[in-house]
Amino acid sequence: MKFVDEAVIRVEAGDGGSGCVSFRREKYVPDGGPDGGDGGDGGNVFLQADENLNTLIDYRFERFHMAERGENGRGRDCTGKGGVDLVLKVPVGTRATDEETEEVLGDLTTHGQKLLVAKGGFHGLGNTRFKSSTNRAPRQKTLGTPGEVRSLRLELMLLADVGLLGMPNAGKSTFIRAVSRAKPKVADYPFTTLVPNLGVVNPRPGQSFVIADIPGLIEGAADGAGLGIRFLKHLERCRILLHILDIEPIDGSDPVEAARAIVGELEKYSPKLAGKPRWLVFNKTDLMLEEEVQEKVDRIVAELGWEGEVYTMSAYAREGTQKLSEKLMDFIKSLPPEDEDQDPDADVEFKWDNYHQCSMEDANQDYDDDWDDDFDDDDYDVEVVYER
Ligand SMILES: Nc1nc2c(ncn2[C@@H]2O[C@H](COP(=O)(O)OP(=O)(O)OP(=O)(O)O)[C@@H](O)[C@H]2O)c(=O)[nH]1
Ligand SMILES: [Mg+2]
Repeated sequence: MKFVDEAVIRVEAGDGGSGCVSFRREKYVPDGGPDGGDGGDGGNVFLQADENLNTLIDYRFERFHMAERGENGRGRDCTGKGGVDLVLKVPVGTRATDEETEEVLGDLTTHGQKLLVAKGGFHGLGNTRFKSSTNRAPRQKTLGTPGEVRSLRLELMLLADVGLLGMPNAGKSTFIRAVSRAKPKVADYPFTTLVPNLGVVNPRPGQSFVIADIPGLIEGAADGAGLGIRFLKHLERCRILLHILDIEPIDGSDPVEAARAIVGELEKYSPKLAGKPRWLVFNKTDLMLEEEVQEKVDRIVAELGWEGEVYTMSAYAREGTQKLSEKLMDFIKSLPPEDEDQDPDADVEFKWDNYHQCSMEDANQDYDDDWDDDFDDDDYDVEVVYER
């Protein structure tokens, strides 16, 4: 699934500094010639692709960006200093469009690539420049020209790298809350999640991936039960699927049945999707005694005949979630880069406003990094079942 991340910013290049009118005046040189220097050029505004960034969120908060103006020229033939260029870092894959003219200024496709988006003003000339045999004391100068000003639309297409799969109530949304700043609703009834949610996970500084939480699946989903399987299409472009399994379902049901149902629906939907890398993740281990967890995991894995990777976690207590994020990061990094030319313009599903909204709310509330307070979310009537 593709998401569009978008931000509109205003960039202003620096004005050119003006030239100066000045004449040399010294003790024994009372009528020296003109010595007014030129102004400096205004600073340019560039965008530069940076592979360490993965969203445009920063540009939603800071919308105005201005490069330095050039200094005016001074006497004694001093040229004004040029304004320093402003370089705005954007994620690789960002496209810049002029908001007013709809002209595409360019795509930043490789790390380090620079794109000029607002040209600094040209410097004005000092009166020295106007000296000639007929005019030895010129009083002309020119002003610097204004720097370019633009409204820019930045757009970034991004793909979810990791897709979450599982029964309702397995803890998919709790997991995405634990590892990212996305805040999907969490509650102890099935089908809490009705639309896909995205989160950006930063397991280590400078490394990140995108995770997609989709509504839960139930047996018969392929035939329309529950919310059906239409949301599975959002997982088609993911690099890996996490099958989240409730290790101790509250209704006493056997997780083996639940796991089989999910895999069955997945296969019915698309053998290709079912063939994607998939890891089995047992959630809610906090509900069991530590020594019983491994035993139960071994039994379920054996009954399922599962041979792939297995992880355990408590998404609620955030145990095992960091390790899992790191493993996912390593896995994603080990894959060859994606084939970029697959239907580049197709499939845009929705704008990534949900994520931005959450992040902005966080920022406004002066986001408190205390993990445990995270669930006190007044926006929703959230009920967290922790103990039975
Ligand atoms: N004890 C315990 N409860 C958990 C854990 N993870 C999730 N839960 C609870 O399980 C319930 C369902 O969690 P959700 O994250 O909403 O589950 P979901 O898979 O997103 O469910 P749907 O959106 O309905 O598909 C909530 O009451 C959570 O508090 C966990 O690690 N331990
Ligand atoms: Mg959910």
